[in-house]
Amino acid sequence: MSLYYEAAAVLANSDNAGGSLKSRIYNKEDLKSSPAQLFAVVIEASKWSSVLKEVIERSELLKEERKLTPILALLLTHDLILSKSGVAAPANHALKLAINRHKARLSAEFTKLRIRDGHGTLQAFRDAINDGIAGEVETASHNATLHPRWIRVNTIKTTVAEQLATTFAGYGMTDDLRAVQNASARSKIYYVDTHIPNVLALPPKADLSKCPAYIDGQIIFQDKASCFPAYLLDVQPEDGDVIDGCAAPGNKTTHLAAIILERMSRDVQDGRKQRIMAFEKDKIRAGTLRKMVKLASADQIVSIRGGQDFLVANPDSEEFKNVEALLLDPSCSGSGIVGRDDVLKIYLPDPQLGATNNSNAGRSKKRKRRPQESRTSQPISTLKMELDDTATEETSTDGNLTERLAALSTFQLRILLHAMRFPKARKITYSTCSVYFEENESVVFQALASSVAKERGWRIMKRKEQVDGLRKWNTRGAWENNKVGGALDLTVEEREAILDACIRCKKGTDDGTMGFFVAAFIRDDSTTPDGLETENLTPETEAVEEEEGWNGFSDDEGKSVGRLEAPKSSEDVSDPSKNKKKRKRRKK
Ligand SMILES: C[S@@+](CC[C@H](N)C(=O)[O-])C[C@H]1O[C@@H](n2cnc3c(N)ncnc32)[C@H](O)[C@@H]1O
Repeated sequence: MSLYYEAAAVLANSDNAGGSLKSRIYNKEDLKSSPAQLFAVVIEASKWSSVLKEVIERSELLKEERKLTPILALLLTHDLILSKSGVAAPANHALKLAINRHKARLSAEFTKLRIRDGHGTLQAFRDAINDGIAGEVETASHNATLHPRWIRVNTIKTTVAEQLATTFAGYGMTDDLRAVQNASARSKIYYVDTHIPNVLALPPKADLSKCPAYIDGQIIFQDKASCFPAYLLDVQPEDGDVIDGCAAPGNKTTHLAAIILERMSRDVQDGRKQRIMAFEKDKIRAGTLRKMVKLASADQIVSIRGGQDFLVANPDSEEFKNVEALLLDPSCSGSGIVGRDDVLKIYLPDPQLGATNNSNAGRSKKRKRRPQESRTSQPISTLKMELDDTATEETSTDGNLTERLAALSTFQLRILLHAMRFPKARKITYSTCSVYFEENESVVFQALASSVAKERGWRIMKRKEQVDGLRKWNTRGAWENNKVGGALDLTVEEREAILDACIRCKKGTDDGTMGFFVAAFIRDDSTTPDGLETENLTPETEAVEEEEGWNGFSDDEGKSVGRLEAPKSSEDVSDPSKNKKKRKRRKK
């Protein structure tokens, strides 16, 4: 099979392989082409795809060559016009013959488009594409261009000073984040974050994926907002063991490890007293977690509980007796995630469109297109996939939003209440990359109203008790009426203080972060009373707490996140209220 057929098969995912583009290519066993060559062909064609889509449509290639698929047409046109060595196939290969028949027309359309878009030479066009200022079709994630490439310097392996002197030698510092947000990929500027230690911002399209410091795990691509939880947890040497309840791919786990190791004295480090136990229920994601933890050299203090459900971990077990801090970053709607550069996006030509009905036909030739201006008003057919496996989890967007949010927040609350049961626990952070109140403030209020929180003395970590950088962060929680069920029994002042303790990040603002939420819970006294009262509970909390006390349920994301897995018994669980009654009976 030729390079192009193999690349097209990977993109079309004809064998239904899961995972990122990289893992699909590198895990494929019967490839004839080299994986590196295949990867390069796809990446290069994707960069140019919105341009080539239009070239192909205007030349009517797909109307005439009916055996070519849109993906094949894209790959072949790319190499025909833009690859120095041309189409990588023998002269008499059917694909080469097919694409060569249209060389003159394709080249002419490409040149017209280059000139129309105001690029005097092919090199100028290439530079604009590589800088990400051309070839981008306007999408909902327009603000992605304002989203800097955030980097966390992994202090387990290196220091900021060392990175500035090596990886970023020749770069200039700016104290204006907006200068970085608006810089082109090739601008050598960086910004040192003022809220989170060891975090730098680089231009949005800066490509550091091939730089040795990234490959060696000295720098980690991690959004500033995603660094809030480990920093807010502020683990001290006397804080005992730490649990990361929902760990893969491991950005927060390795951040936690870096903070702990920085504070641990050398002699204690050798004795490895303080440990992080990282739970990851999904076995495949646990593999990624393992890789990330090792690459960051965090494996010296992190033990991975791969394939283990945090909800099933028994808080009273001997192995958790020293756990004093927990970081919880459970599955969420992912609604705060900004369209990332590490998601490959390929625009495919529409076989039905041609020179006469292409939406751009008739545009003034002289008009220079603004970089973010929409290339087409037609619905665009796109392929989207993760470039590698390190991106944070995004969950299914299928189904009714209200129902999804209800299921997610039930699961998130269960995770949080479970953490509150660890006998020596004194600090917990709860975070999501969601923008929804239901997954954020609502979970916090319900957790605080729960019997486990009341019995064990859990309260919110007030703003004035937070680490310096986050105390200074001004975007805080917000209230939404009629969204937390039951009486909360709080004065307006108490409610406002809790909201002020909640930390939010908004996406697409000058802050340059993704949408994010984090809050911390603390308790001063770690004594654990026996038994839990169930009075004064909101209906939601009561339902969740009942499930908590019964081991037959486990959160199962599968494809639709937040669904409750069937209990191991044969009881019908399609109606949760039925099960609630059954559980009540069992309790008696
Ligand atoms: C939002 S992601 C975590 C991202 C991670 N904290 C980071 O910063 O890289 C949530 C993860 O929790 C895992 N998960 C969900 N429910 C879990 C459970 N009950 N026990 C352990 N892991 C769980 C999911 O498989 C997913 O990998």
